[in-house]
Amino acid sequence: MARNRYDVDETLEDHFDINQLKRLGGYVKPYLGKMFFIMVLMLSSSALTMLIPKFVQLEMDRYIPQKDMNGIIRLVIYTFLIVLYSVICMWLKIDQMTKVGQDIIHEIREDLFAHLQELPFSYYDERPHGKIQVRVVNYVNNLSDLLSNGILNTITDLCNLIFILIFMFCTSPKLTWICLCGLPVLIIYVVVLKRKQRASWQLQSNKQSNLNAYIAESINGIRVTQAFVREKENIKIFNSLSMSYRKAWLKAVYYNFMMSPMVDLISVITTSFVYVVGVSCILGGGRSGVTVGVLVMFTAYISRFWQPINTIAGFYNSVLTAISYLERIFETIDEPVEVTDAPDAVEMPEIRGTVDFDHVTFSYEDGIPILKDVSFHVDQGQTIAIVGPTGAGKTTIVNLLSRFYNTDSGCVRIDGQDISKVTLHSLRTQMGVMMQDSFIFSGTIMDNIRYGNKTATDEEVIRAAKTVRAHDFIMQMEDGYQTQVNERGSRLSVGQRQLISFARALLNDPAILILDEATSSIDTETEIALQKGLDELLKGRTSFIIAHRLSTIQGADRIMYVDNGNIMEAGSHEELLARKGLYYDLYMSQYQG
Ligand SMILES: Nc1ncnc2c1ncn2[C@@H]1O[C@H](COP(=O)(O)OP(=O)(O)OP(=O)(O)O)[C@@H](O)[C@H]1O
Repeated sequence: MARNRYDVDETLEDHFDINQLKRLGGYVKPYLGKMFFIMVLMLSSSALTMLIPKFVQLEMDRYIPQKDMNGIIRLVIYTFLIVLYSVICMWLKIDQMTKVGQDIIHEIREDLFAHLQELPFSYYDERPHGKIQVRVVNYVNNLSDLLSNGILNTITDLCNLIFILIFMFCTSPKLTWICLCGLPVLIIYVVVLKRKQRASWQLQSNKQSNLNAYIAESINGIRVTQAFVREKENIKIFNSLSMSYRKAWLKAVYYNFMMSPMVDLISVITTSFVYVVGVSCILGGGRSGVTVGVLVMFTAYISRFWQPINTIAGFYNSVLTAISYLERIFETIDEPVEVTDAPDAVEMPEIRGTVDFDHVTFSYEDGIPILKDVSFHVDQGQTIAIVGPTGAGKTTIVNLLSRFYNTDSGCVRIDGQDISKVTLHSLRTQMGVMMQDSFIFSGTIMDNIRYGNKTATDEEVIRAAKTVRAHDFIMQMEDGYQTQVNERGSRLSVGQRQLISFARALLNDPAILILDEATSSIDTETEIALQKGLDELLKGRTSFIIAHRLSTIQGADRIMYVDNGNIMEAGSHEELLARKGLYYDLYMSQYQG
């Protein structure tokens, strides 16, 4: 898939089809029993309320002319009881169906989030994170109305419609046929409107996604924005995205609202016809059996006839709206997990630490290879430094070692075992990775270090922090290891965040340690102290250290100089200096410049 930006609408890879609706049915299925119970309540309530117009007819045609007060009071009491029963049923329905709707939403969201946890780095590389967020939060929320009320109301109203039709036919077949004349007009209208509605809701969901992506990006980049005084431009971009969203929303809502007035219009026209025909029947002497009471009862039924049609039309709207969200939700859930365990994957045995890159070629984007036929061997326990210019492919090499991406060709082996043939869990739990982005989660410092090994004791966490020389600054904070830090560690300095991430990578007691620019923001004094502790720790452990500051890697067993997608030079610090090649130039530029 092509990369997406906040101002570009996402294209759907798989359009909605009926199977996806069936899939939604799969989420609804466990609640069918409860929904059936509520439906029975609603149907019984509407069947009973159907009697109320009959009571009115009886009062007008029988009890009032006969001045039968007892009969009238009896019917009023029945009416009251029926209304009370309906209110109770309605209350139960709202209470239960709101819970059902939210339960289903929770399950869809859970599946979505669980799948996101498995998706590879490449998925996140390809789109703004705000567009992922909007699917998990807003799109799923937007299904709420459909799931809580839409499905049940529609089934109930369909049954109501059948009841009403039976009552209407029993009352006056002639007037019923007049009323039904309006239906074909409505059906044609709905079919014509459908396409426009669907397109407008898809557009609206895209614009919402774009807006969300920009908000997320702006919040993440707020410091740079303020530093470069770009607030006005940002507001301009935001306004333009927000206006596009507003326009798309208004259009979608406009099409939605075109449904209900049409239903009302047809209802008014047919009701007028019914009145005209009904009154002419009464004036004609009532031979057709239409009395004043019958006409009043029938017009009460007509209003009830159009009411469920309105609900069904509303449901149809909600389905169209929901479809535009569902296709995005299922698209995410169906996104293939490209980096996953092979069907015959085995557990990675305890890693000793030899590493081989065997003719590895890799590209992030098709046709643009970043690593080209890279091969090297690392012995158990060696410390390998990877150096080279910015963008040369150093991080890419170590990313492949943890199998964050799959190679295009060639293979990576650890202890002779092709890592694409072992389970990701057994591989990654034996590696300690400190990435360039020292991400800090919201929580305590203790939690953040323990992220590397959730079973580690407090003492082990503290030991790791001491090894990387983080202990002192942590103890100076108001609550020591229990100090709360914000997401991204905004109250910590960059160097402090690096040290915490460093401790996190060590905590797992990894067989292979990967440090990507681990100490780039740490002062020289701390770095020297840290180096001593680390030398001890690295003994017997294979480690890969990426560094721009060459002072940190001079003691490495081997230094690999990476450029142009390959390893241009490799050897010890002394060997490479003696060779007077690329590494020598780099070294000289740092120490003589
Ligand atoms: N997720 C990605 N998608 C597409 N291209 C990428 C991605 N990550 C890195 N690249 C490209 O791959 C190349 C190698 O990147 P890499 O991060 O491995 O470089 P590096 O040597 O570690 O650089 P630095 O010293 O700046 O950290 C760069 O040209 C970069 O533009």
